[in-house]
Amino acid sequence: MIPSPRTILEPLGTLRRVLPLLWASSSKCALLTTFLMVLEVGFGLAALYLLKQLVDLVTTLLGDEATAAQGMEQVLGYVALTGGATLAFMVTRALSNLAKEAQALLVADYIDGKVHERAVSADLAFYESPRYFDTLERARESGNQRPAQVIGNLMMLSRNGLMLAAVVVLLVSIDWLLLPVLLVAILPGLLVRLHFTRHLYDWQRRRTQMERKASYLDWLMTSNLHAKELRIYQLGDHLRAQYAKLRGQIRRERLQITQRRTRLEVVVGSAAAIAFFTSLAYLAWQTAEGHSSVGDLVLFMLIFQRAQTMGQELVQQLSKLYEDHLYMGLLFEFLDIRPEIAEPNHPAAVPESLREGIRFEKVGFQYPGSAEPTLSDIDLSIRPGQVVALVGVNGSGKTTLIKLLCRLYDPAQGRITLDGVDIRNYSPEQYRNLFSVIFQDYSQYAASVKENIHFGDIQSSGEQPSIMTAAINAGADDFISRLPRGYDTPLTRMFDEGQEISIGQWQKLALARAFLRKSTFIILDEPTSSLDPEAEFEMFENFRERINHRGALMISHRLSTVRMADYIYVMDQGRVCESGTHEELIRKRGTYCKLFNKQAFHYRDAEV
Ligand SMILES: Nc1ncnc2c1ncn2[C@@H]1O[C@H](COP(=O)(O)OP(=O)(O)OP(=O)(O)O)[C@@H](O)[C@H]1O
Repeated sequence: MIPSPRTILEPLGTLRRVLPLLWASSSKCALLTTFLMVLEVGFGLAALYLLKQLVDLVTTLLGDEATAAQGMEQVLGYVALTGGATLAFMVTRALSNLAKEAQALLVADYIDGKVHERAVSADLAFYESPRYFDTLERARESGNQRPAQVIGNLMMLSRNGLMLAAVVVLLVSIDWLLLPVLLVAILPGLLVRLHFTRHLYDWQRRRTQMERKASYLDWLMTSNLHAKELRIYQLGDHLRAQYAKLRGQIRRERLQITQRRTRLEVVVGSAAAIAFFTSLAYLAWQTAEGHSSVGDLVLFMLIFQRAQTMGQELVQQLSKLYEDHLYMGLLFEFLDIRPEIAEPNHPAAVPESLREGIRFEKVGFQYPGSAEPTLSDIDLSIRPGQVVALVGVNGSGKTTLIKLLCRLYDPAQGRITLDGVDIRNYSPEQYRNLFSVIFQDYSQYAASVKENIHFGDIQSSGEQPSIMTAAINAGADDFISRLPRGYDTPLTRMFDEGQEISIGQWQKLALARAFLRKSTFIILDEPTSSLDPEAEFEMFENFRERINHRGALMISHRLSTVRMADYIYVMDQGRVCESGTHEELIRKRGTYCKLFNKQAFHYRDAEV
């Protein structure tokens, strides 16, 4: 239960990282806050010192009428000085609080910025592990205001420490025996606080996933995304019960810790009270015996309680500092995450125009935490300007292959090359600029139509003509022009004047987004799954013109659209089981041929 010296000294280590953070967020504000806090402490101590001088003076003047009259002027002088110092203390405290708040806001925004910077650059693999969510959530929990709090606390701690030291000197001047009594009144409280701060922190770490589950349930019940199914399947009561059960467990565990802490605090507080009253009895006895003055007794009663209050504040600040140190550790843990798919030391230049294009050479891959490989021995190539199609049953690894192609993951075996050079030698950002991608689970941004398309090439100017061309190529221009504010219509009802559009219309916008970027390759993962047959037909009728004769990799389950590809790969259980042109694959009479005939049969059936 007794914290080790390391526990007590560790928080100082946090300062090494906190100070640069504060400096980086706003050096001016950091200087001003420090200056004002030093002034505050200075004036506080000065007021205390002057008060002591005043008491000493009045004590010497007591009982001597001749000097009392002369000393009055001095007394008044001290009163004025003490008053002045107290006033200055109050003013600097107010200003210091203001500066601290300004700094806290600046630091909070700065930390948010840093967390976002890490989050958007983290490897996709991080999302596969609950550890990523744990770290992110804990970093969030640690709060973006803590760095500013640490410094504020430290200053308060120094101020209270100095003031307490001054009061201790006064107490010892009455009787040195009062010092151990004061320690008994303060120290056990500190140990109890430190112990429970650590205990609570450990408990919160263990409960991160449970808290996340509860937040997820809360989100399920309140977000509009799930409102339809929740009502149709009447899941509300079931989810509410699950949520209440989780929250109940979290509440009970937390209350148990608080109860234990309260019990110990009562014991410790009682010990302090006993110490105080024992000392009071001792001093009263000493006074009655004539060994101490009544003044000592009064001073003791005034000062001891003040010392005790200061001691308690000190304890609170120390445990707060310790808590800040623990939680800041979580923030730094997240900020220390470095992507593995990072810039090589000497990146090769991505060729302006490609000769050979992309090649997969015996590529194998396994998701983090998966028992089985998702891709094995993949050999595949996409030449510039070539339209390649990937087909295969659900779960055969098509989307995974795209993720590797875009370097969202690196292969575990084999390599992927661009014009013969391993893609790991290129800067990931420059390499990814080669691709426009429309994922199966493309994003629907709560932004205007124009922004939704412009996000496809955020480096471009976002001028209306280029946005419109992309929309026309994606077959989206028609419905956009019918929207109340055309390209400026905000999509989603989250904001004023927002508009909801259909899934197929969202997919057309996602296509327009992919078409906007002047990339070398375009990758389409079931790009027309929500389009009506006519829109789909139009899309593929003059597909090569629409994509400006770029290289393309397309995944589709509709083999009628796949047949227009220059080359087709058929995947099964993470391997390429067949490849060739449509005609070659039909002649082979393998998997592709069987699938194609099945689909064609249904269409023929309908024609009859
Ligand atoms: N993030 C992931 N972590 C672990 N396993 C995954 C992950 N994503 C996909 N898988 C697994 O990898 C396999 C291939 O998935 P993938 O999404 O590549 O298939 P697909 O061929 O695109 O399927 P579909 O036709 O349904 O889109 C599946 O068995 C799936 O369970």
